[in-house]
Amino acid sequence: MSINEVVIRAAASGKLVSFGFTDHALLVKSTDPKLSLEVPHRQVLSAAFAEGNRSLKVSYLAKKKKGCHSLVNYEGEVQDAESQAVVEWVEKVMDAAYEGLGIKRARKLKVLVNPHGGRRKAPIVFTKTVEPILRTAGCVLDVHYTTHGGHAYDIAKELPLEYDAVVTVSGDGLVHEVINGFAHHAKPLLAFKTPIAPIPTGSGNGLALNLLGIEDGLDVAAAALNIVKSQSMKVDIFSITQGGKRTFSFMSQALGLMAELDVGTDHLRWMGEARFTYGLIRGILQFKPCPIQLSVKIAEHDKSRMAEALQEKQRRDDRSVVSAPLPDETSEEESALPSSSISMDDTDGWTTIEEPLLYVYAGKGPYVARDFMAFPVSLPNDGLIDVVAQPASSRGEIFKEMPGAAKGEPYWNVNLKYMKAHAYRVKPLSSKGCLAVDGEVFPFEEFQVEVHPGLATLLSPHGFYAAEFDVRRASKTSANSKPMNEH
Ligand SMILES: Nc1ncnc2c1ncn2[C@@H]1O[C@H](COP(=O)(O)OP(=O)(O)OP(=O)(O)O)[C@@H](O)[C@H]1O
Repeated sequence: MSINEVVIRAAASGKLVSFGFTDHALLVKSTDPKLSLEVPHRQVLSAAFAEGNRSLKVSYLAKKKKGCHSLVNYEGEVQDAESQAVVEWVEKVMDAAYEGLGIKRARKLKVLVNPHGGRRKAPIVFTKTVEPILRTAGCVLDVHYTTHGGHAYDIAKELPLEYDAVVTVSGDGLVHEVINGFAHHAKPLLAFKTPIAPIPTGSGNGLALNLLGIEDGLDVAAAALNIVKSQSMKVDIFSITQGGKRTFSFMSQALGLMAELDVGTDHLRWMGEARFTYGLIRGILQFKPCPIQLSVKIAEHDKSRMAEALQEKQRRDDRSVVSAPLPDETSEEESALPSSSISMDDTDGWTTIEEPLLYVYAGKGPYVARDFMAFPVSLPNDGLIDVVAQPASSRGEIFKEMPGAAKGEPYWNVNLKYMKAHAYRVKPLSSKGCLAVDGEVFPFEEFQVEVHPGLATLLSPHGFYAAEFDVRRASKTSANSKPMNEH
């Protein structure tokens, strides 16, 4: 006879706890201490019954008052139910928690922990919080602690194509290494089908914020749940060609003020993300123009239209999610990396911006840090890169924009040029300057960036970026950039 509810006497407290089941949640109730909780199936990690001693163990993630998730385990002897009925109940719960959500149980994961990232807490965060969640969910872990810069690149380059995901316990720098390792893999296209999922223990953690949103973006337990329960999302990545050398970038390229506030504050890693605010204020006070010529192959520069496209995409819930956990074998031809499709001397459809600029910031994914939504209308796989160019107007104007930066409000500043582009190129006009790619220092030399649509794969709970951008402001303001001083 099938049952809908199982009652146990919890071994830890000696109290009775009941577990009910609905289409969308597990119901957890006890009278002492008083508890009544609906746990969505997505948050249920495991249910297991040992027939020998009639012990039932149920584990899930609960959101605490402080806002973070934490692992909850209940274990105890089943009261008044036939063992066979409990076995069936457990299978019903597990089915709803995994197959019912389109998720494979017991994912096989390659985990890369960077002891050097951010405030150097990655090893403790991994062993104390993340590993127990992954193991409770039955994941099979293959864990490496990176010992030097470039270690994650080497591991990704040689990665056997048998993992359901690569987990980076670090900041965005390790993701950059994994992406470039995949690009140099013997079968790069297949390697790129392995999803990457971050556990935010770096300084900026832009990728985790984009996938999980502002509320959960820095919650390492929520990031662990993303690894257990999310589906794949295809994302565009970029290649940056500089002096004949090609590097891949997944998040951003920064020049001028935006580069200096990042790589120029590397020695202040101990400050956590506050180092970016310090770098920004210092940069605004110095107000050094960025000595470059910027040329862009523009796809769109109307801010209202870009905001509408974002709204439309999210309203349709047009998921870029594909349920493709493991790469399959494809032909040799398909395994080659896309070659550069735009030559360095192509001039067709390019616009050159002549105004003096304070910074250029280009990339994908709304957040670059918790307090800076740099690319609010970015979409994961529109095949375009968002390019922002800030004219060297006045210190006051930039300071005025600071409070709204976490919500992407500088987007609406008429002086700020915001373009969606197929490609762009930069020519330095001086030997002194600063270029940062995904937060790493690059030579300040001529380069070109192009987009590779949907090449990489991430794990995402939503299938689109989780940032909330107030697109309604489009109707209240004169939304477009000022006419470009261009040729
Ligand atoms: N054991 C190690 N010792 C020194 N450096 C390491 C080690 N392992 C990895 N690295 C390097 O640490 C750098 C910083 O890592 P990462 O960028 O992920 O963290 P972060 O910079 O603190 O965070 P964010 O990029 O979000 O600001 C990477 O460039 C990586 O190459």
